Amino acid sequence: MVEKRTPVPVKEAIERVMENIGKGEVEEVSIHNSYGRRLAETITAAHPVPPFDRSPYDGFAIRSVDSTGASREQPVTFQVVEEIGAGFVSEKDLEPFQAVRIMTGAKIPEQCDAVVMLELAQEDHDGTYPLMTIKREFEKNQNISFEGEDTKAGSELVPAGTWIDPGVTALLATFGYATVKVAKRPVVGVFATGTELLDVSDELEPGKIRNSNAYMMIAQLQRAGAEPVYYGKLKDELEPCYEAVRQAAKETDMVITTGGVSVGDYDLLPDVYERLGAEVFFNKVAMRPGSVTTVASWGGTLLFGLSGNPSACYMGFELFVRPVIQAMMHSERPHHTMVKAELAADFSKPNPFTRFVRGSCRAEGDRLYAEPGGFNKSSAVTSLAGANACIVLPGGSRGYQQGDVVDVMLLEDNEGQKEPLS
Ligand SMILES: Nc1nc2c(c(=O)[nH]1)N[C@H]1C(S)=C(S)[C@@H](COP(=O)(O)OP(=O)(O)OC[C@H]3O[C@@H](n4cnc5c(N)ncnc54)[C@H](O)[C@@H]3O)O[C@H]1N2
Ligand code: MOO
Ligand SMILES: [Mg+2]
Repeated sequence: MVEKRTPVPVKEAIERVMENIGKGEVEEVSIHNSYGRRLAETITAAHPVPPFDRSPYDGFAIRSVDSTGASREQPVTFQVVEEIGAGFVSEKDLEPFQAVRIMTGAKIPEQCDAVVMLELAQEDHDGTYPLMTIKREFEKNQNISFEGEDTKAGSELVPAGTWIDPGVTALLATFGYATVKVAKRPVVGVFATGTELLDVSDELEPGKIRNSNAYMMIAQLQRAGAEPVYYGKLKDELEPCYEAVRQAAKETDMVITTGGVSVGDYDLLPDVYERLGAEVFFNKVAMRPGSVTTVASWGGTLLFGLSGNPSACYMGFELFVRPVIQAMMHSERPHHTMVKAELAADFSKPNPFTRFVRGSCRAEGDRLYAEPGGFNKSSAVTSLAGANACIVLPGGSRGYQQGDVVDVMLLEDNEGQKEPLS
C-alpha cells in the first residue's frame, strides 16, 4: 500500500520551517567583499555628512552683507584674496569686500556665508589682486551645502540585516568601515539523486538525462547569498544515500537534495530520514509544483528534500530554502516580496492546490503584467530560464482569466517581506 500523505497549506509549511531556525554567526569582511552580504550591525552616522559647510559650486565665497544693494546699476566689486580647491581650508582673515575663489566641495571660509557662482561674477584685475564684480545681492546662507544636511551625527541609517547594495557600500566608506560585520553565508550541501542522471559533459544515453537541478540549485544558492558545497550525484541506493546525507549534514548548516522524495520504489529520501531518526516537519505541501517537498531536521541541521522535477525543485527552493538562508543571514524580511499584477494569460482550469507559475513580471505604461514563462508542468525546465517572478494562484474551485489581478512573487528582489505570500 502506498503511504498516504497529508498536504499542509503552503504558508503553514513555510512557518513550520521558519520556527526551527536561528540567526547565523557573524564575521568581519573587508569593504571590498561586502557587496551582496547582509549587515550584522546597524550603520549609524559617526559624524555629520557633510562634515563641514562646503561650497556646492565653483565660484566665490563672500560675506553676504557686502553684497547689500548690489544691482545692475550699482555693481559691487570684491578683491579676490585667496583661492581654495576641495581639500583645502582658507587661512585668510577677510576684510569687507574681499572674497575667496572657491571650488565645489571646499570648506566655506570662516567669515563667509554665501557663494557666488562663477557664471554670475565678472572677473578683472587691479594689478595686485584679481577682482570680481556682482550685479545682484546674495542672501546669507545662499549656495551653501551645510554640515549635516545629508545626515546628522548619531542618525541610524541602515539597520542590521540589510542587504549590502552599492549605496550601503558608499555609506560604509563614508564612515570609515574598512571592514564590516556581516552575517556568515550559510553553508549548504547539495546532492542530486537519481540513477538516471548524467554529468553535464556526458553524451545522452537511452533512458538517461543530464543532471540540471544541481547546477540550478547552486545558482539559486548563490543568488540567495549562501555558500553551496556540491557533493555530487547519488544513485537511487539506500546505503550510499544515507551515508552521504549523514556525513554532509555534519559538515554543513543545511543539506538540500533533489529527487527521490515521492512515493516511488526508488524514492529513498523518506527512508534516509527514517533511518537517521530525523524529525520530518511535512512531506506533502498543498502546492503545485512541489507538492512532494519534504523538510526535516536532524542534529540541528535542516534537510530539504526537494522534488526531482525541475520546476518543482526550483519552487521548493524559493519558498522554503531561500527564506531560511535570508533569516540565518539576519534578514528581518526573509520572504520574497509580493506585488499585484495583471495576469497575461488564462488559467481557466481550477486546481485544489495553490499554483506557482514561473514567469516574468514586467511594467508597461502604468501597469504591471505577470507573464507565464511557457510550458507549465512540474517537469518543465525551459520555462525557468529568465524567470524573475512567480505567479501565485490560490487553489479552489475557480480558474483565472487574463486581466485578473493576481499575487506575484518577485524572485530577484532583495528587500523581502516579513510574512510569506501575502
Ligand atoms: N504515484 C505517485 N507518483 C508521483 C507522485 C504522487 O503523488 N504519486 N507525485 C508526483 C509529483 S507531484 C512529483 S513532483 C514527482 C516527484 O518525484 P521525486 O521528487 O521523487 O523525484 P524523482 O522521482 O527522483 O524524479 C522526478 C523527475 O525529475 C527528474 N529529475 C530528477 N533529478 C533530476 C535532476 N537532478 N535534474 C533534472 N531532472 C531530474 C527525474 O528524471 C524524473 O523525471 O513525483 C510524481 N510521482
Ligand atoms: O510535487 Mo509535484 O511538483 O506537485 O508536481
Ligand atoms: Mg520519484
